[in-house]
Amino acid sequence: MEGKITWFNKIYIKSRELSGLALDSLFCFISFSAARMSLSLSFTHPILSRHVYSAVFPPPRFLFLSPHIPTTSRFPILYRAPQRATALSATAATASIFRDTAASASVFAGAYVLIFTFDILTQKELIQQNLSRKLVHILSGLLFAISWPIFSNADEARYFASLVPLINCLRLVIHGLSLSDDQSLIKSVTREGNPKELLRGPLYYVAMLMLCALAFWRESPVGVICLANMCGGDGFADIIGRKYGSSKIPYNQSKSWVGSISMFVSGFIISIGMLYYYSALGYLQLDWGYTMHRVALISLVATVVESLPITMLIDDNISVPLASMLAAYLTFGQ
Ligand SMILES: Nc1ccn([C@@H]2O[C@H](COP(=O)(O)OP(=O)(O)OP(=O)(O)O)[C@@H](O)[C@H]2O)c(=O)n1
Ligand SMILES: C/C(=C\CO)CCC[C@H](C)CCC[C@H](C)CCCC(C)C
Repeated sequence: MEGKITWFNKIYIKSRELSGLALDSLFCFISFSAARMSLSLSFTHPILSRHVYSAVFPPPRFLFLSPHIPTTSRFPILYRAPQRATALSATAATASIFRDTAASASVFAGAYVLIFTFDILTQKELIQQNLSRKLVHILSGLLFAISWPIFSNADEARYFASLVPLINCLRLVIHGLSLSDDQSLIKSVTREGNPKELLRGPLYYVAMLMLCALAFWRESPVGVICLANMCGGDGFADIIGRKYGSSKIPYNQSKSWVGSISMFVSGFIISIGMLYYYSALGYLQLDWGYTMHRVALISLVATVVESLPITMLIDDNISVPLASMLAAYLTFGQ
C-alpha cells in the first residue's frame, strides 16, 4: 500500500513537472514571438518585466497560472516567479533607480552651482579667494550630507550618492594635472590659483565625502559627525582664526586659541544639528544626553588633532576626518 502511494506520488509530481514545463515552454514561445526577441527577455528580467513588457504587450491571464515548481524545473529560465510579488518588487526597484539617478544629478548640479556662485563672487571681488575656498569647504560637504535623504531607501542608494564626489574627484585630478582648464573651479577652491593645489586638500576632501557616504551613510552617526567636524569645524577655525586669532597656541604658531575654540564650538553645534536633522527624519534614534557628551568629546579630539603642528606631514582634510571617524566609531560603536 505504502509502495503504491509513493509510486502515485512520483507520477503526480512528474506530471506536474511536465505540465509546468509545457506551460512554461508555451509561455516562452508566445512571449518570444509577441515581443519580437528583445522584449521577450523582459519576462525573465526582474526590473523590466512590468514596465517594458507588460505595458506594451500585456500577457494573457492564463499564462499566470503556470504551476509553481521552483525546485524541480530542469530549465530554471523557463520558471516564472510569483507574478505579483515580482512585479511589485520590480516596480519598486525601477522607482528607486529613477529616484537615485535624479537625486545624483540634482546633487551634482548643486555642486556646479555652488562652485560657479563662489567663482562669480570672487570675480566681482565681493569676497576674497581664501574666504571663497573656505565657504566652499564648509558648504559643499555639509550640503552633500544634508542631501542624503533625497536618495531612496534602496541598498544601492549610497553608491548613487557617492558618484557625486567620485565625479568631482576625477574633475579635480583632470584639472589638477592641467589636462583641461577650469578657471571657475581653480579660483573657487585653491589658495593661490595653482591647479596643482587641487590634487591636495580638495582631493582628500572629496575622497572623505565618498568614504563617509559609502561606509556610514544615513544609518550611523559616525559619517555625519565626521563631516560636521571636517567641513564645519575646520572651516570656521580658519575663517575666525584668521580674523581674530592673534593669540597663538604654544605648540603651533600658525594656529590660534580663537581658531581652535571656534572649531570645537562649530564642530559640536553642526554635529548636533546634523544628528537632529537625521533623527527628525527617522534615520537615527538617539539618547540626547549620551549623544551630547559623546559629540563634545569627538569635537574635542578633532580640535586637538587640527591644532597639532603636523600639517606638513598630513593634510587637515585627512587627519581631522580620520580622527573624528575613529573617535565617533569608538564612542557610538557603529
Ligand atoms: N586652529 C586654527 C586653525 C586655523 N587658524 C587660522 O587659519 C589659517 C589657516 O589654517 P590652516 O587650516 O591650517 O591652513 P591651510 O593649510 O591654509 O588650510 P587648509 O587646511 O584648508 O589647507 C591659519 O593661518 C590661522 O590664521 C587658526 O587661527 N587656528
Ligand atoms: C575647497 C575644498 C576643500 C579644501 O579644503 C572643497 C572642494 C569641493 C569640491 C571641489 C566640490 C565637492 C562637491 C561635493 C562632492 C558635492 C556638493 C553637493 C552640494 C549639494 C552642493
